[in-house]
Amino acid sequence: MGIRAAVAGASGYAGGEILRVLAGHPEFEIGTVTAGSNAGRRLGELQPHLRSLADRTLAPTTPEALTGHDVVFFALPHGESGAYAGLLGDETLLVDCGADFRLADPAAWASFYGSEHAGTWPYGLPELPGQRDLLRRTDRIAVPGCYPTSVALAMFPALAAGVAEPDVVVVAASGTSGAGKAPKPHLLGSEVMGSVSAYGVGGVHRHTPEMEQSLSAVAGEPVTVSFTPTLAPMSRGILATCTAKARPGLTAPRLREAYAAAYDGEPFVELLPEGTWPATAMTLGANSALVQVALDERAGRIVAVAAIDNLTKGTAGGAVQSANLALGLPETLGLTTIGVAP
Ligand SMILES: NC(=O)C1=CN([C@@H]2O[C@H](COP(=O)(O)OP(=O)(O)OC[C@H]3O[C@@H](n4cnc5c(N)ncnc54)[C@H](OP(=O)(O)O)[C@@H]3O)[C@@H](O)[C@H]2O)C=CC1
Ligand SMILES: CC(=O)N[C@@H](CCC(=O)OP(=O)(O)O)C(=O)O
Repeated sequence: MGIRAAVAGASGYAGGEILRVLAGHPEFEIGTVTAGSNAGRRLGELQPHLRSLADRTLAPTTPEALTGHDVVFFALPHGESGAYAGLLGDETLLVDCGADFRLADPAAWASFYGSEHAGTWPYGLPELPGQRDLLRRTDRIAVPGCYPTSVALAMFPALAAGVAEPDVVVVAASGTSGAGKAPKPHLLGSEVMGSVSAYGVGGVHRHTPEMEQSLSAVAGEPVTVSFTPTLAPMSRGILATCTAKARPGLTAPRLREAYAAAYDGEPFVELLPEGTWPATAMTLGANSALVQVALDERAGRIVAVAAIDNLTKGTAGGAVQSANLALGLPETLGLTTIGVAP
């Protein structure tokens, strides 16, 4: 018998992607799948691509429905998973794809989310220094946000190596699936097609403190992030372009060496060959992050770019990668780096 996993929020985009990854994983057995307003419907109506699960019925999201599993993946809106976490025992591995347990600072939570802080769980980004060992010994995982995954992977090698000033500027483009499946007027096809638009500008996006938290931890000093998200006319993918002033004396070979050392042996992060720049299309459906870095000598700035699939490495693939570690399984089990193209 396999490792029994429940998925809460299985009718949504993140929940659907978790199910897609779990369906191809050799050790997991899919147990209860739950929804909110769509409870009672067949999964096949909401996730028509998940053929082998089409006849499952979506249960209402309750603690009773989620008990009796080895692992529960939460793919619920922010603020919802906290209520269930306390009701499920330590024998169950809880993996939260929402933001509820990502931040360590309750004041940062209150200021960006405006509700009570649920707590802090180990952060599910194994590539960050020291994080893999923490994840091997936990029964609670806070899966990083999709933008923060891309930004941490683009910038941490420079900050960890002490070659960048602790002041990072990020402009990132996301596909519309990052905004979830619930209908919103700005996500209508006619609004999104043929246009790229900025939103959440001026230091107000809720992923800002999460990016600062990861980057400050690796830098060993406070790092500020100025983050501008943009919405791109595609369904999946994030391309994060990050810059920071180079420390005096930095050379291009030294910068590349810092990135090559950080990602040597990493199964899911690839520093691309020099001259090749990441594109979201190279990552679709894969648990990959593709990274490239350059030194802009004229401006004295480091420019690092990362591409991910927001739903795979940015959510469900990252969640399963960390769950593999917590369950004592090979980290790469059930996960692919082979994308889908065109
Ligand atoms: N989309 C992405 O790229 C990423 C998403 N995440 C996070 O994953 C979580 C889910 O996001 P996403 O899948 O995009 O959102 P969706 O809107 O696509 O899905 C939300 C899911 O939660 C269910 N739900 C909504 N309200 C409730 C409720 N009150 N009680 C129980 N279930 C409820 C919905 O059910 P129903 O539709 O039946 O009402 C649906 O299954 C969020 O926390 C999000 O921030 C994290 C990283 C990236
Ligand atoms: C395009 C878009 O709207 N993206 C979402 C972020 C994606 C997401 O789901 O946020 P978490 O990773 O924190 O769960 C946003 O900007 O709020």
